[in-house]
Amino acid sequence: MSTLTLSKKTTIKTLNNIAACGLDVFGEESYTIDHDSENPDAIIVRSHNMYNMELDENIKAIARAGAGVNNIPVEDCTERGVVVFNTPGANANAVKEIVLTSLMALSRHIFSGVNWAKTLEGEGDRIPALVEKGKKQFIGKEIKGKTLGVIGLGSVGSLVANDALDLDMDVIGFDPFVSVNTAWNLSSNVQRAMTIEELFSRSDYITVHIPLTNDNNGMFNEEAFNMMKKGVHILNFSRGELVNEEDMAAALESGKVDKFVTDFPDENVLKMKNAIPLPHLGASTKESEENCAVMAARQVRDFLETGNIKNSVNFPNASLPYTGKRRVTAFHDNVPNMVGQLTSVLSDDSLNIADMVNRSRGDSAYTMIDIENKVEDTVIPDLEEKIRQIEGIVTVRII
Ligand SMILES: NC(=O)c1ccc[n+]([C@@H]2O[C@H](COP(=O)([O-])OP(=O)(O)OC[C@H]3O[C@@H](n4cnc5c(N)ncnc54)[C@H](O)[C@@H]3O)[C@@H](O)[C@H]2O)c1
Ligand SMILES: O=C(O)CC[C@@H](O)C(=O)O
Repeated sequence: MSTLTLSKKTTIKTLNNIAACGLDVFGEESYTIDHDSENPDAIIVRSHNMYNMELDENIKAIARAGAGVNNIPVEDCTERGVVVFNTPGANANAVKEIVLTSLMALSRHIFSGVNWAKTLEGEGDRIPALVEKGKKQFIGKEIKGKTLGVIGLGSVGSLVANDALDLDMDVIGFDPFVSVNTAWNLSSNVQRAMTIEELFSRSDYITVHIPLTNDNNGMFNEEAFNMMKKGVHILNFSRGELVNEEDMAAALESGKVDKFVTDFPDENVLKMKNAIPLPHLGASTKESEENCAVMAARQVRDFLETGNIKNSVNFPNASLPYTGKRRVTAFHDNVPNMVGQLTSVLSDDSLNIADMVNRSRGDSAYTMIDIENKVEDTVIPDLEEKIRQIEGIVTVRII
């Protein structure tokens, strides 16, 4: 349990390279950007593994400038009342473009063709003839008319599915938790697989766009490969851990899987026959890096300055128009009478409520209360302390 107070200059720590236009969102007057800070108010991160980091008590928010939050100890953050944000959809177009690029490049043996052509250096005038003779090794397949299976129809998967239709592919999608928003954006020509087994058995190409969880770790394994067509192509731009590497190596070796494009190389992947490793390039475009950085920074700034929460992965989203009145924000257990106890503390101090919001998510809840009366800075610590004494309160901040 801790009390949160926003100091005069708020410190934002960055892990990884965060686009400058995102950091500009904070402005120099009230914020310091410090890559080395040990007690920042908030952190903006991309893929840096935060599991081994000591998280200082002062941290109020962590924003992932990207989609996947498997590098952030989200459960621990929830227990400590640290809000974790991500930036849904901000890099989806970049990933869609690299998926479609890879799909065509692997079908036309672009990667191996380029590597082979480079071996001809020094052959001089013989090169044109060698090219014409050698090119038969790289006869490809067109993707038109082939079936693409898309696992996960969220921000990335839905874009890939829709655009693959425009490339004249048959598209089959599997997502048991698809959001209403996505469903609206998805072409009705994307066929719905009722089970993942159906998608595995029908697809010539499979691309996966789901968050890594304990439940899907290693889901591309021998059992899954056995259900697939011989010569299937698999693309993984989600997370390396979704693939059982031993089983993938065997499937590539036997030809069950023809090619495997992955954005997550490691020693095992680099040894695999017919694996095409990319250096985690999915979101690496100027546009995507800027979109993610700006969105992450805006969400963090809004939270620090108004308490409003948008796109959190561990706390309920909650928003109340900010009028400049004193605002009490509290993270607390999702148990009965928390709001009653909070309002009692305020009424004991003769403070009148102007507006209020209370939202819950699982075992946690978040309450924001705007106070009608003028509240001097000097009484804030005492008021915070009284609220902190309520059982079930995790963090309190009076803005
Ligand atoms: N390579 C990169 O640079 C890069 C960039 C962006 C995202 N990613 C990865 O891709 C993932 C997806 O990104 P997104 O922006 O589309 O996320 P998203 O949250 O918008 O979509 C994920 C979708 O997966 C669905 N889903 C979850 N579990 C599923 C399961 N077991 N089977 C089928 N569907 C399931 C969800 O219902 C949701 O619709 C991210 O979590 C991240 O790990 C990688
Ligand atoms: O930051 C990146 O370059 C990768 C981001 C990506 O893995 C994500 O999950 O959004």
